[in-house]
Amino acid sequence: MGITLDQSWPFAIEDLPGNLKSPGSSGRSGQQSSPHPPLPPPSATTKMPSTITSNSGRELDVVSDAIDEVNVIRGKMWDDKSEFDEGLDKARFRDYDAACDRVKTFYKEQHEKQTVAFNIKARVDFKSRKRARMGVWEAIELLNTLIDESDPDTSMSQIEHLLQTAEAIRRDGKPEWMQVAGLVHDLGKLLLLFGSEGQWDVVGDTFVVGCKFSDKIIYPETFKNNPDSNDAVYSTEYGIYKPHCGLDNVMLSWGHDEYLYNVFKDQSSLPAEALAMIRYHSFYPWHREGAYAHLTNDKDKEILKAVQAFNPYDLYSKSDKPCDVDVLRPYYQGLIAKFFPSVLDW
Ligand SMILES: O[C@H]1[C@H](O)[C@@H](O)[C@H](O)[C@@H](O)[C@H]1O
Ligand SMILES: [Fe+2]
Ligand SMILES: [Fe+2]
Repeated sequence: MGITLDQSWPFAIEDLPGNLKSPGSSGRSGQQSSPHPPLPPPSATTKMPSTITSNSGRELDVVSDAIDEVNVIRGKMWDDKSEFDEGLDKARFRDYDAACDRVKTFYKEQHEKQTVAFNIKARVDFKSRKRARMGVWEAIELLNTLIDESDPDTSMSQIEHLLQTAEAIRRDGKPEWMQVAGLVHDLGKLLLLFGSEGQWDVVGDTFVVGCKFSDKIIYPETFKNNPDSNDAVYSTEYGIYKPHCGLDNVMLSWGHDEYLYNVFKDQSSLPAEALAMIRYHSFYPWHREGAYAHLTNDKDKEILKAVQAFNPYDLYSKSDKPCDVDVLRPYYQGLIAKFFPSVLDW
């Protein structure tokens, strides 16, 4: 791909050739003073719904009123203790010691191949071509053909997992934008159909590249054959980053989270919290294990609450009863129409 990394470390990640700034945006998003930056404006080519209806039934102007509504809900919703995961045997989930060989083999490959160089290449590649044009429901149906080799907890189809996540959020009375986040959060796995190199650059937990691989990542010993583990800069505590530079300014291993966030940030009216749930839902070393405190900032502390609120629905709904797709389809197609244009570029 001809990308070489020059001597100018440390640098802002947004200055990388692979940075995914929205067209026309300027400045470093990590420097915004508000922990909840406003929604990105819809791009000129994207037809957005002009209003959405909030959970309280109020018609909202997509860009500004929705933010207010989210602010009101935000104040309360992260404090609302969910009863959803009570009484579950949580040790049954994410048991990587007991995981089958398929999962272990997957992570060994991923941990050896997710390098800084690969991650820059993946971002350049993302920006330099179009993959598909379709609606969100169409994408959900398409995703259903795939199997995730990294997941020790589910043998069910992807559409089941998306619906179960959304339904668990709905049952708990959470707002529509969070239900939608649940419904779409794994659509980035479509990368498997869009020329990914394998499963290793699509699924699985994510982690920071460009600094020492955290020992809070599952199977940490499998990083020893990753060339970055022996790099003079990338193997250090801060690597290419400045202390508390913020997650907006670090490169997370490329996969379905980062891809989907970049698809939706300019083509949806999802609030910042929903985008964070999508972008960081696989970032277990951070949202569950507390790693990377030396890189995160105050804004990240706020979004962490949203990501943690989302996690139980993603993880523990895997044990719920199967959903009836035909019964649920009309409700979710209605929600999709509120937050997305009818056709998106993927
Ligand atoms: O195996 C799973 C699966 O790939 C999920 O979609 C991802 O979000 C998780 O982090 C991962 O552990
Ligand atoms: Fe996921
Ligand atoms: Fe998921």
